Amino acid sequence: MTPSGDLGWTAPSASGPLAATVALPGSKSLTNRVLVLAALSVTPTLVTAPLRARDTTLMCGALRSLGVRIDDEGADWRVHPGRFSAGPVDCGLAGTVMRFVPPLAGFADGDSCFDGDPHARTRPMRTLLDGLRQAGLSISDDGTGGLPFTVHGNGSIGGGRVELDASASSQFVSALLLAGARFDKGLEIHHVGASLPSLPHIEMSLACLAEAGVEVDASQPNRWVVVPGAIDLPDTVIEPDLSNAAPFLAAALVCGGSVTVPHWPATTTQPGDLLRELFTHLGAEVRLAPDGLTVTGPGLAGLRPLVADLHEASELTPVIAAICALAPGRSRLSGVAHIRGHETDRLAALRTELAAAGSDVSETEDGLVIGPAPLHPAVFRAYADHRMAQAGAVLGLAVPGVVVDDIASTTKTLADFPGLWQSLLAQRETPAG
Ligand SMILES: O=C(O)C1=C[C@@H](OP(=O)(O)O)[C@@H](O)[C@H](O)C1
Ligand SMILES: C=C(OP(=O)(O)O)C(=O)O
Repeated sequence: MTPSGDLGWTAPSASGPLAATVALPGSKSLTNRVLVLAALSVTPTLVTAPLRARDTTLMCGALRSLGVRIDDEGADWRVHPGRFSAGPVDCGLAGTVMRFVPPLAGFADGDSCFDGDPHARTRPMRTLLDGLRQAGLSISDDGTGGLPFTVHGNGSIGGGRVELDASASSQFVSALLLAGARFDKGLEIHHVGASLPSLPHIEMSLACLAEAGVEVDASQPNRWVVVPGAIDLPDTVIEPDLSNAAPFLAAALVCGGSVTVPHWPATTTQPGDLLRELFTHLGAEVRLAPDGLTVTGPGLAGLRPLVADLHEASELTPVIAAICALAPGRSRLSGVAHIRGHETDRLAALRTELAAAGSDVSETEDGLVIGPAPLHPAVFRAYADHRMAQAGAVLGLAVPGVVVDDIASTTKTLADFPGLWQSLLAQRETPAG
């Protein structure tokens, strides 16, 4: 275990090329969609290899509070749907809980209060609450349009046409899609904003709905029509979390050598699959084979700068930015204005923390420009954001003495990031001769 001092967790630095394999737990986005659809289903569902971390524990807690029975079956969960009842919901800092669960509270009779971590109260919610009100759900808030709020359920939701601007988060659309078939008239969702981030996550919702037998017409851009009817999700196996693969595969780029993530799906809706393309541009060799995805990295000297629009995979930005800070040329990351509304304002946080380590970094309206500069040890603040903490760990591989102030923030989506990181770095190439 790497020492944790008063200031935080000292990130281990690279000590040679890697020859590592890291098995990653289930996808947060898939686990929480599957739990929601299982709770809405007409028959029980076995969820195999779910992610067990804070966001999915919060989702189970939220569903149990609304009367859903979820049994532990070894490492799996069996979800027994039934009548929803009203109850308090702790969203923590989980976007998927604060966005996907409110419609379910509308199917209960009674008031369900939603709240979360201090920063969760500043995350965008108003548009979704307004959309749910258009669908006939009664919700009161304290005037901020976000957490805390109370859903006044009366057992059913009318549905019909809903217009909303989802440019702040694709999760607004996913939330409506996931529950829409249980609305009396179904739903006709229109996104009326300028841009829509994280389209793969909307595709993921549509793919899960198709598995559950829900009919959705997505033939026109920015419009989804959900046909009312039964939701029946079969037993489901969760894919590994490809976005959480980012820091581990990044270690191959920075340290040299190779890192393999087994069970990488041949086809997937997870935006983490875009790492294959992004890491190739950053200078790695990437091979997808039956044994998994292997990234073979060039080491620091062979890194290349990156120019990329990350709007489809914005949750990858912190780790990608950390790699860019180590690259020898100027990188330009764009298309991610909305990540100011993620766990923290990620553009401001990355600018501040990379600059504190000496990086030549500036914030643009929708991204970051990162130039080469000599880096030095610094405390890298995570702002309670798991992906900021992961970015600090990647930076620390090349900058001995980087200390991440809140490595525990990684428990949002990984139960033991420091342990996995340590075991990754212990798997080194055997020196020749
Ligand atoms: O639906 C989901 O599971 C997610 C959608 C995306 O949200 P935004 O559209 O708010 O970026 C992504 O960043 C988040 O990590 C998970
Ligand atoms: C944006 C993220 O999470 P959330 O699901 O809380 O929005 C993330 O995991 O990067």
